[in-house]
Amino acid sequence: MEIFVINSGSSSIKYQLFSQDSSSPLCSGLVERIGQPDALITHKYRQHDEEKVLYIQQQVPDHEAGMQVVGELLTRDGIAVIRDSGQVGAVGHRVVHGGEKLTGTTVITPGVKDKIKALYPLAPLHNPGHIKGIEVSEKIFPQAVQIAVFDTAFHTSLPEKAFRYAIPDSFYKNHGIRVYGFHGISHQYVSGEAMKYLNHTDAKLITIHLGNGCSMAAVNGGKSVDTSMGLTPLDGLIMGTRSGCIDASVLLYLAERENYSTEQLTTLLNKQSGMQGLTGHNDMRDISALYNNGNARAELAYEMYAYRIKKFIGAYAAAMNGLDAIVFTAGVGENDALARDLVCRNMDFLGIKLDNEKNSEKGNGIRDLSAPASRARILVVPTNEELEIARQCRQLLGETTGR
Ligand SMILES: Nc1ncnc2c1ncn2[C@@H]1O[C@H](COP(=O)(O)OP(=O)(O)O)[C@@H](O)[C@H]1O
Ligand SMILES: CC(=O)OP(=O)(O)O
Ligand SMILES: [Mg+2]
Repeated sequence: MEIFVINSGSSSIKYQLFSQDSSSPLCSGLVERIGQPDALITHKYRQHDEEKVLYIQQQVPDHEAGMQVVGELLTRDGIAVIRDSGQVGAVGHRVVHGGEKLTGTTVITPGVKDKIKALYPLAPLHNPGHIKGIEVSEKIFPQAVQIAVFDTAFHTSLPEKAFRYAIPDSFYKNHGIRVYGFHGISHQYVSGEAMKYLNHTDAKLITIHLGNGCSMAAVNGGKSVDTSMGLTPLDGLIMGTRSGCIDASVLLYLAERENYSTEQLTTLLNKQSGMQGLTGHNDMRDISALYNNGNARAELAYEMYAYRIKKFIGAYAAAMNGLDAIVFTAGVGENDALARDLVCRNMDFLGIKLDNEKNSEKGNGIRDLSAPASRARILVVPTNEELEIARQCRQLLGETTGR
C-alpha cells in the first residue's frame, strides 16, 4: 500500500509518494511560487531504476490548482509511478493549526475538517489551503484513508510558563488564547536526526526553521520546551511576508489613528511585511542577489533577519541552561550561507563559531559547519516533513489496524 504525503506551505506544495515501509519515495516534487506569474513544478520520479526530473512552468493560481496537477502527474502516461489512484491506501496531510482540540495525528472525518475550518482565523495563510488540498485529495484518492498530521502537535510539550500570555486567565480558559507554535513536524524531524547524528539523546538543541515562514524551537532531550511562533504563525522571527514580533500597540495605533480594519491589519502583517515589506521581495534568492550588489535595503533587511534569530538563540540557551547544537533547516536555512554567516557572527560567547569555508560549500545530507573551536555544534539538517508525516501515518495505521 502506498502513502501519499502532501505538505502545503504558504507559498508551495511539496509531495512525496512512499511505498509501504520505505523511506525513499517513488516520486516527489515541489510546486513553488504559487499565485505568482512564474510558478514552477519540479517533479522527480524513478523510471527503470533511474532518477528523472521533469520541470513544468505554468500558471498555478492557487493551492487547489496545484493539487490537481500533482494528482495527474502520478498516473500521467509515460511517467506514471502508479497504475491508478486506487494503489494509494493513505494520504497524509500536513495541517498547520490543530488548536487545543487536535493535538495528535488523526484520521480526517467531517468533524475533524470542521475543527480545521474553525481555525482559519488563526492560520489564514495555511488552513484554508489544507482543506482545499484534503477535498481535492478525497476526489483523486476516494479509497484512501485521509490523515492529518499537525504542525502544532510537537509543541504540546511546552510548559505553561512558556505557552501562556500575560493577559487575564479568562482569555486562555474561554478562548484558547495561548502559544501553540508551528513547524512542529519539521522541528521534530530535524531534532530527531540531529540527536541521532550527535549520538546524544539528551541534547540541548535550538532548531532554526527558515523557509517562507520561519520559526525556532528550544528542544531539550527531544521535547519542545519553547518556540517562537505563538497563537498564530505570525509571531517571532522576521519571515518572507510576515513581521514576526511586533509591539501590539502598533496595531492599536493604526486602528485608532489610521482607521485600519482588522482585515487590513491581517493582510499588512501576514502578507506585506517581513522581507517583503523591507525590500519589496519575499524570496531570499532575490534578496541575496540584491545584497551582493550592495543594495542598502537588502543589507538592512538581512541584518534585521539575522539579529532577530540571534536574540532567540540567546533566549533559548538561557531557557535550557545550555546549548549543544544549533540546527539550520528549510529553504533558507539549508541553502543560504549568508543568512547562516550573519546569524553566527559574534556569538563565540555562547560557544558558536562557524567554519566559513564549510559554510560556503554546497552539500547534501547532514552537514557540520562548526569550526574546531566551536563548543556548540552548528548543523545543517535538511528537513523532510513528508517523511515525518509518512512515519506518523504508518504509526497511526499500525495502531488502528493492529499491523
Ligand atoms: N538556494 C537558495 N538560497 C537562498 N534561499 C533559498 C534557496 N532555495 C530556497 N530558498 C528560500 O527558501 C524559501 C522557501 O523555503 P521553504 O522551506 O520551501 O518554504 P515554505 O515551506 O514556507 O513554502 C524561499 O522563499 C527561498 O527564499
Ligand atoms: C507554519 C508556517 O509558517 O508554515 P510555512 O513555513 O510552510 O509557510
Ligand atoms: Mg514549509
